[in-house]
Amino acid sequence: MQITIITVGKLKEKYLKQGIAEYTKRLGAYCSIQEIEVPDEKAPEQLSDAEMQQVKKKEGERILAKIGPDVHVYALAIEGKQRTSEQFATELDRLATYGKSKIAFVIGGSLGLAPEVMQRANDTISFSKMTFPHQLMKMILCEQIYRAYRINRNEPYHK
Ligand SMILES: C[S@@+](CC[C@H](N)C(=O)[O-])C[C@H]1O[C@@H](n2cnc3c(N)ncnc32)[C@H](O)[C@@H]1O
Repeated sequence: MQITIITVGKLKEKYLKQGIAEYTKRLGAYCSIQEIEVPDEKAPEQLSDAEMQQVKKKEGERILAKIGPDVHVYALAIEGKQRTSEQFATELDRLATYGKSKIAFVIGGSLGLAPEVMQRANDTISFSKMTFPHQLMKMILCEQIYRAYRINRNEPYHK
């Protein structure tokens, strides 16, 4: 399975870089994993609604340019669909069984994801109703993908 994680903006914090590097290294044993960072749209603190939509639209275009037509896309969104780790593991397993070998997970920037990206997404994932910084979200996502593979292989992992 070929997994791509698309984020907006550069990953800055060292502790998150280390955490993500650890999980992507572990994931290398189970799948091919690619990380794509698209540039964030520079914007002042105070933005009108129209300006915010414009920023999201530009970031969205950069995200969509990285996604091929045959990719199954998950958009990470607070208001998205919540599932257990076991349900997520089963879902990834089913996608592989039904020949969906290319999967992309998309994490938005500070303003979230553009409607165009949400429309392209085949599904959504919410990790809770709380808001996480996108870089931390990436590390949590990597851990959950890793957990899914461990669950699917019946391999021991902390409960
Ligand atoms: C700082 S958040 C953006 C917050 C923005 N106000 C919104 O409502 O989307 C950056 C990105 O991290 C991801 N994210 C943050 N918290 C999440 C959660 N609880 N579940 C799923 N994704 C989340 C989403 O992709 C979001 O676009």
